[in-house]
Amino acid sequence: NESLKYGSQYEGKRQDEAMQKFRENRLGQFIHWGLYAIPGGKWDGKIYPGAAEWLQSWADVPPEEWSKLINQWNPDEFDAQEWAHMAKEAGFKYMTVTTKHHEGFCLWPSEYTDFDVASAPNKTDIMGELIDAYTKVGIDVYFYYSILDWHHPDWRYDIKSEEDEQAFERYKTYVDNQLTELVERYPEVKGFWFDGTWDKSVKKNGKWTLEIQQMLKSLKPGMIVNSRLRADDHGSRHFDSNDKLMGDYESGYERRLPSFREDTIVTTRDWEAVMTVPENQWGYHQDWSVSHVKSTNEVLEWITHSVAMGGNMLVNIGPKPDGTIRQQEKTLMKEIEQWMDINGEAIYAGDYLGWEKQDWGYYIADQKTNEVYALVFNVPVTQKITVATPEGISIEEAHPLKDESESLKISEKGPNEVFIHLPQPMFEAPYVIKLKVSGKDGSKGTYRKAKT
Ligand SMILES: C[C@@H]1N[C@@H](c2nc3ccccc3[nH]2)[C@H](O)[C@@H]1O
Repeated sequence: NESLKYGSQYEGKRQDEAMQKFRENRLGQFIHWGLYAIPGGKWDGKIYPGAAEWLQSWADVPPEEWSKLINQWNPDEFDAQEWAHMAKEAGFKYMTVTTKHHEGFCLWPSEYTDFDVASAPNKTDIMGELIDAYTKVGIDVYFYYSILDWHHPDWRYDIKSEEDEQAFERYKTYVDNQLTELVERYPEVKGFWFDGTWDKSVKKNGKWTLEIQQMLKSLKPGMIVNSRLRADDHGSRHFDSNDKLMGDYESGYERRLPSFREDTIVTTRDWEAVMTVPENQWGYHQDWSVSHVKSTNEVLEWITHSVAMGGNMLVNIGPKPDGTIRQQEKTLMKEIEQWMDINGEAIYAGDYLGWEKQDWGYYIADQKTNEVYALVFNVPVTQKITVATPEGISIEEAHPLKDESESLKISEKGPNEVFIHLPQPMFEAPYVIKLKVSGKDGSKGTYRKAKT
């Protein structure tokens, strides 16, 4: 281990109350809103299938043209209480919202820029309305902030000249001022989700990323900061050059999950995955037919998988330019609510159990009550799930959360192994599907001899 000045500041999981609350929340709502919602993935009559909040990049729109969208910012249907109520009903315990995405538009009246809501036709302080409404219903609020800024003249992708150096120094001051302003204006904020930190300019400023972390924690003790902010002395990100996690939790799982086979290391730290409902749309896209859209059961499995590996999950919505929520997202939140009303106790304060992973699904252990839950996603054709317990541990009873007065039959399978019998048959026999496969080597899908 080499001594680093701007690497990890401490090891292990933070045990203070604020972090414990983050860990118990488990299920959060991600909100991506900004000028990009106005074109909604379409520019000059052309639909771009890429992420809608990146449209400026896909359609190669010059910043001064993109900035004109500010004149159309008019979310006259925006109702923070309605959003907060929907989120509360759905069972989200925390919420993370974009204060400023890569486009640079600020959803609060900032004294450091005119590219903000205060300079738009509709001057509503979106951050103020949201943090008040969500805090009032008991949902913790976190701020997403993009360091990458396509609008600000002093942003640099890399520092290659004295001019770059001076510009980026001005940019760093702009960011420091905005972050201070956000905490001072909205003191209930619980933490920051930094993004847009992959460029060389940030990697060359590891010291600054630590200073941001320290500044936020001095402004508000207990503040929570994600690993994506951080670069160390040598530009190593998330994990420093000694492979130690920086920030308060790992935030590298974007639209992907750690594997139970290879990544159980994540269970030794706090981490959070973030996911989109379409394959890759964070901001509002008017045409969701451009990709697969996850069903509610797929979203529930993402949530379960994260909690079963000791992590949190942020499920994203991309509100419409008028301030309303699209029907697919309202339906999704309603269906999450219906499932969480019955099964939320397995998710909240849930954690990694460590028993042998089974194909039928996931185990979750409650951090506080030590209750154990089996969450079945892949119903076995045998109608029985196998539960293999560690030496000295046995399963006494099995009650479905749907109706805890019901008892499921348990039968011996072998040493430290039982069957739990599932209530209703799904298949009468193994269900075989014939696949027609074509390969790039022109094979007609016939099974090629294994190479030994
Ligand atoms: C949480 C997500 N992070 C942003 C993002 N920008 C990327 C650039 C390259 C590869 C992945 C990216 N994700 C997305 O726009 C969204 O805000």
